[in-house]
Formats: sequence, C-alpha cells, structure tokens
Amino acid sequence: SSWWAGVQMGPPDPILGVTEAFRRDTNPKKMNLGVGAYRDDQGKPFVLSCVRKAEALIAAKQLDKEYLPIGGLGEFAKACAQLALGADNEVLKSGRSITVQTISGTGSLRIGGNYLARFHTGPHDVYLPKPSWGNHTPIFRDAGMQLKAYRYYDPSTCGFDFKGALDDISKIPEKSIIVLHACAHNPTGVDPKPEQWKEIADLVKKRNLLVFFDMAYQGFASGDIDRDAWAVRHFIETGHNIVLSQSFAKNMGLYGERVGGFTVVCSDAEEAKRVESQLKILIRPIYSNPPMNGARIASTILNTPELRTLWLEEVHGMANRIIKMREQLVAGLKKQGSSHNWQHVIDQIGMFCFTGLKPEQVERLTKDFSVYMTKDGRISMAGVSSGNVGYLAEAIHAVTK
Ligand SMILES: Cc1[nH+]cc(COP(=O)(O)O)c(/C=N/[C@@H](CC(=O)O)C(=O)O)c1O
Repeated sequence: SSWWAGVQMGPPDPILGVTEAFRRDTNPKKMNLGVGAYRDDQGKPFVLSCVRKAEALIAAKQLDKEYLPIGGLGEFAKACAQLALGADNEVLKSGRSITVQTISGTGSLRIGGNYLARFHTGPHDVYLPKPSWGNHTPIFRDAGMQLKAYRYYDPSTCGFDFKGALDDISKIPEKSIIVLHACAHNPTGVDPKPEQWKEIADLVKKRNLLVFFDMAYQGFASGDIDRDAWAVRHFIETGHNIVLSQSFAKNMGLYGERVGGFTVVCSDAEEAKRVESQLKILIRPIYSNPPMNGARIASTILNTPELRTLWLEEVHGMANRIIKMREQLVAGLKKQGSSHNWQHVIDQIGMFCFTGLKPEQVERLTKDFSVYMTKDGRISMAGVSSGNVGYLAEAIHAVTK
C-alpha cells in the first residue's frame, strides 16, 4: 500500500480557511471579514508608499544575495527592538537584551516556544488569554509546551473580564509562562486600560511568572507606536525580564514578506550573549538564516527619517480608517432599527471586532449574505469599507433581530 495511506484529511485552518471559502463564493456582494489583513476603502490590499520608496532605495543599491547571519539582518534587529522598547530604554543601552530576526510573528512565537521548551527551568505551562489568537495553541503545543488559559473576555459585556483575569492569574503556579497581547487583542479587540495593566504587572511580579508579550499590531491599534507599546515598556520598567515577539505584517503591510523579531530581555549583557548563542544554535537547524528582502524594507523605513515619518502617517491612517468603519457600522445598525447595544463595536480596538454573534448567526451571515468571518464571531474591520458597511449592517441586523 502507499506510504501515506494512514494520513487523515485535516480540517481547514479556522482563520485562513475562511479566505479559501470566500474565494469559492461567486456572490458579487461577498465580503471577506476573516483574515486580519488590511484593505483600503476600495477593498484592495494596501502597499504602503513608504514600502515602495524603501524598495526603490534598496534596488538602487544593487545589494548582493549573500546569507544573512543566523540572527538575521543586524540593523533590522536593532531597529525592531528600539521600536518596541524605545531607543533610550536602559535595556538597550546596557546591552542586556537580544533580538533576532524571525519569520514574521508566527516564526517569532515558534522560536520563542522552542527556546522555552529547551531552556525554561519553570513549569512548561503557557497560559493564554481566553480566547486568544487561534494559532497560539498549535504553535506552543508543537513547540512542546503545555497550554493553559486565564479568563480574559467577558461575553456579557463584550469587554475585559478584569476581575476574572486577576483571579485566574493569582492562581497560576510560580514561574509558569503567561502570554499577553501587547495591544489590539486578537480576537476580541479588548485591551486592559493602563491602570489595569499596572495591577496585572504587579500581580504577575508577585506570582513570579515569565511574561511572553505578543506585539503584532504596534501602531495599528491606536495609530501611535509609543502608546501601543506602553504595556511592554511598563512591564520592563517594573522589573519584568520579558520575552517579546513582534510582527511587521500588519503595521507595515509586509504580510507575505514575513518580517518579525524575537527579543529576550536578560539580567545583564553577559547573559544576553549566552542567550544569543543558544538562539543561534536553535535557529540554525530549522531554517539556518532568515530571508533578507522584508527585513531590508523594514530596516530602511525605520532607519530613514523621512520614510519613518511617512510610515507613522500611513499607519495612523490605517488605524483611523478602521475606527471610522466601526462608527459607520454602528450607525448603520441603528439605521436598520437594531435594538441591540453595539457600543462594544466602537469601544474595541485594532483590526478586529468581536461581535458577540453566535455560531449559528455567523453561519447564516455566510450562507444567506456571503459575509465571511471566523466561527467565533470575530470580524476583521479591515474588510469593511464605506462601500459595503451598509450591506454588512443590513446582514447583521437580519441575523440578530
Ligand atoms: C496576535 C497575533 N500574533 C501573531 C500573528 C502572526 O502574524 P504573522 O503574519 O506571522 O506575523 C497574528 C496574525 N494574525 C492574523 C493573521 C493570521 O491568522 O495569520 C489573524 O488573526 O487573522 C496575530 O493576530
């Protein structure tokens, strides 16, 4: 018989599989609110002009195609860490952190998971918020870690279950790993307020937990890169030696270029060197060294003043368009005569809106209206435009009245 007779047909990815189904739909009014990828008001993928300008600058240099170091493009890794921590952060000044370029955010989380599996001396339990990004679970599971959860989202308010989170975190065994979304929580769009972050930071310290920050939307949440990094910087300031994954997929629109970074904040520069050596030993037998193109683009943007300024304007513009769509969707639902309270659609932040729709309502939206979203009722607001927001309001009202 064949080698692979025993291989089962697996299910489509909960997020990326939505796009596959969307592509097969022939309804001209179809809407893809599945994958978290930005679209402009014409519903088109958006390549930032700072990216195009950076590409031209790079092309003009006629650079070679030599291998990058195992840890990636040095100027990118440095700029990546400075973006997250702030250029004047003592961690960077004292050289007590290491940042390696990774294959976007997913690659960063996976390298991080593999690193923890090999070197973390505490329990190999990774506590995710409930709910979290769907891919977090298979990433850490396949890295050999155990998955646990802490309460995060309150379905009754469509908001943050602060009390539940504190209760659960206060019971997490010492030295366990806790994953925190730095900003624009996926899938709920619900972020702790600064005061709540402060309490979480104190409690995590008391519990002596290892913090794994996932920052995939810096700048994209509020439109302000420093504001979106506030929690990461607060935890570091209050003495947490965190690990951090970053992605430039969304905030620079570099989805397919796969640009990301993984950072370990250490006790001192000597420890950072030892950690760096082990990260390189771990990466070398996986993909040896990362792809250069996207890292060169991101590094050129971050390190060229006028491109950085242009980028900040563009990322602010993307965030603003999403916020406008939130407001227009709620206005549309009111116009339809919906009696529900949709305030959470406006209050939530970042790419996603956790609508609160039940699976059967999601099912009807797809079947009757060709509106595609993940089963948990998450919609990527980036897929909403002034051209289709009215139709979306009509569809949501139809399945919720
Ligand atoms: C929280 C979070 N972290 C990391 C990633 C990884 O992205 P990368 O492209 O590897 O840098 C994503 C992507 N989220 C969107 C896309 C996806 O699922 O892959 C999404 O939730 O739709 C996240 O939402």
